[in-house]
Amino acid sequence: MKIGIGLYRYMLNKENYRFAKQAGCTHIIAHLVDYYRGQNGVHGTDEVKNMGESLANEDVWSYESIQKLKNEVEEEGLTLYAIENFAPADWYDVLLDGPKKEEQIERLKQIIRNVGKAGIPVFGYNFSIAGVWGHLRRPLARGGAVSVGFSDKEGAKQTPIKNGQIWNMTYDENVEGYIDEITTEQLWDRLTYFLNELVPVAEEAGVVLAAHPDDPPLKTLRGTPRLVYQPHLYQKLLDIYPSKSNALEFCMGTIQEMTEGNIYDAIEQYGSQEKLAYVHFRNVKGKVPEYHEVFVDEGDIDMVKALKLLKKHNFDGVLIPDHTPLFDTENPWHMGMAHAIGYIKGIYDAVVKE
Ligand SMILES: O=C(O)[C@@H](O)[C@@H](O)[C@H](O)[C@H](O)CO
Repeated sequence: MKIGIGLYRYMLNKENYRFAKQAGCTHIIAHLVDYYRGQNGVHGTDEVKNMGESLANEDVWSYESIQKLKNEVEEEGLTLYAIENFAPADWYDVLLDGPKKEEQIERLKQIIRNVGKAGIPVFGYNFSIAGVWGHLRRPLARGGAVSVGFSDKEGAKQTPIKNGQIWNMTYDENVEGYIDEITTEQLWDRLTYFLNELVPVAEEAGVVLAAHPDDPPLKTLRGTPRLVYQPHLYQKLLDIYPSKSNALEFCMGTIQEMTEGNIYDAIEQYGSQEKLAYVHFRNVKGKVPEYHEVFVDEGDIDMVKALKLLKKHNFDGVLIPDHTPLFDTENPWHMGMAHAIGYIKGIYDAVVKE
């Protein structure tokens, strides 16, 4: 079991690699999709503001660019463990079953081959139409610290998704109208196509595909169906294509937000199958449709109990905070991450090293 940190594309620099190393991380999860550019680690989105513009066919996905990133991370004594998320502009018709589906699935295959050739073992993804949406920034963590959350009462109105937008990003501003209606069955069929096409390529490339659940974990969001909005639905995804390369980006916060099951049973169920590729080790208070993220040591999850279960099942992946409340200080994101990583290291030393 390793401790790491996720860095958005605008955070991928030597300063943050050195910060991660000094905080005690050994591994990096890199986001190459250019969302949240210029913001500060806790990002709200609503009917108007999404995660930003997504560009297609960027060079950042080439083998040479990925290998260069890996070399830069390794120069600071860290390991690049995973890339998290495809660019919506590169796979929108895979999600929408549109005319460019075949062309785009071939691009995803090449990206996975590039990641494998660079020796990066994991690729995280979120098979979602609406994406991670409706994150509300509120001062609800300890001491009034600002964090993200979701609220039917206070949050954004669930407006329909416009054409040219998907996964809470914009890939084409010049189209009118709204996306076609999609049934839950249709979306599961599209995920099946995605896995049937991509898992064999991932197996050959030595890459594990790791699925993130739907956050917020609602059955539908903005008029679109969701796939993994309860813990048991992760098993349906895994059973589509049983393979070492079909695994989970196990977001503890999102699973805790779910209204069925519990995080501990979920760790038992999927940890016992050795299906946890890496873990978003983060904590929340509440459940959909009313929850908010809190500091890792003050939420509804007993993180020590969760860590003991991960140890019980010999989890050998990476724990990352993913995101965390911001401190009311200079460098609010770094302070939040330093606190989270310090806590994780503390309980790790007490639980895992004993
Ligand atoms: O659920 C959340 O809020 C996060 O875990 C996601 O934003 C995560 O960063 C993934 O990249 C979403 O695909």
